[in-house]
Amino acid sequence: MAEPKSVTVRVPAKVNVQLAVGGARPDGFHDLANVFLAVSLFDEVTVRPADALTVTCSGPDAGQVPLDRTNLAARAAELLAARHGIEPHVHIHIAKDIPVAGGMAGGSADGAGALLACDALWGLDSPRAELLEICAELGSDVPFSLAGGAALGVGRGERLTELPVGGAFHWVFAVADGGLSTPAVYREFDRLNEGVTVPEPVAAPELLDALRTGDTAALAATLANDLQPAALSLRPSLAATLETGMQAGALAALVSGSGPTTAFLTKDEESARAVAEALTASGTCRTARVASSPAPGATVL
Ligand SMILES: C[C@@](CO)(OP(=O)(O)O)[C@H](O)COP(=O)(O)OP(=O)(O)OC[C@H]1O[C@@H](n2ccc(N)nc2=O)[C@H](O)[C@@H]1O
Ligand SMILES: Nc1ncnc2c1ncn2[C@@H]1O[C@H](COP(=O)(O)OP(=O)(O)O)[C@@H](O)[C@H]1O
Repeated sequence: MAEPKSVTVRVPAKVNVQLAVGGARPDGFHDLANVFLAVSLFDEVTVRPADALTVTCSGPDAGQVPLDRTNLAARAAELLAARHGIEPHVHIHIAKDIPVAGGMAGGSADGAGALLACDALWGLDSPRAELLEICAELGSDVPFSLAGGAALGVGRGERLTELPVGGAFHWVFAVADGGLSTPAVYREFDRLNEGVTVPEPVAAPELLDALRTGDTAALAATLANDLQPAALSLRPSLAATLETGMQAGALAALVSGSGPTTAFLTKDEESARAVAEALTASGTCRTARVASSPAPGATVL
């Protein structure tokens, strides 16, 4: 069969409905109980044969995305090519809709997307387990970007167990001006917990039940992010954004992962639109996006 001229993969953003963080490990990482939920904000990664490895990016936040070999999509192409003894000669285009450095795993999404796209372009047909292994090498969140749906991530968040989800959940994401560095937020977590014995991170059974039964009110009551105090400490203005969304009728509000995007769980789609409008009008965020979950993982279009 002739090789395809280009392959496009669509990849979702994530929100952490529970992010339980343990103490710092000797390797600098933190053990997690990370309950990921994929949401319907997507990047699209297109790869086509080229003379060298190049990256371009389009979308409102494109200026903040590195176009050199540090881009996770470029690193994914290099890792896959090296395993198969081939040259990573592809042009990668990222159509970016996921907020950059926003705690929604946009870079991880592009890494997983480029990996799946190159695998198809080069006709490798790699086993899923091998793709997941390369994802874990790229970053702790990358395996989940490939998997999508909902999953519990343990270890640094890369060891996944798929979770059943019994219904749709409706969200608003308030995108802040500027990003927050994930390592800086973990460092702030360590600083805030100095001298404290941090308990072993475990997923809350009530939260897993709420996901399984699709019960929005129960999920709202159990959302939890151990990185939230650290994100708020580095970006105190997020408190006003959280408050604004709650006043507008959200059932619960939390910082998405390491932030500074804030996430609002709403009763239904109509309520999500009202909360988004109020957040935009308030001036406490740059923009507000409506989305639903669960969303599928990386998918070849
Ligand atoms: C916080 C989370 C929640 O899902 O994501 P974001 O909200 O930033 O998207 C993740 O833990 C981020 O995962 P990811 O962005 O893939 O992190 P990596 O590239 O593996 O690591 C970046 C840095 O974050 C810190 N890190 C990451 C994961 C982890 N379990 N413990 C850590 O301490 C380390 O300082 C590490 O050097
Ligand atoms: N494809 C990519 N898209 C966005 N950022 C990327 C990408 N590859 C590498 N990065 C780097 O990763 C950092 C974190 O970005 P991102 O993954 O969007 O946020 P977060 O880790 O908060 O979810 C960015 O500041 C950028 O320097």
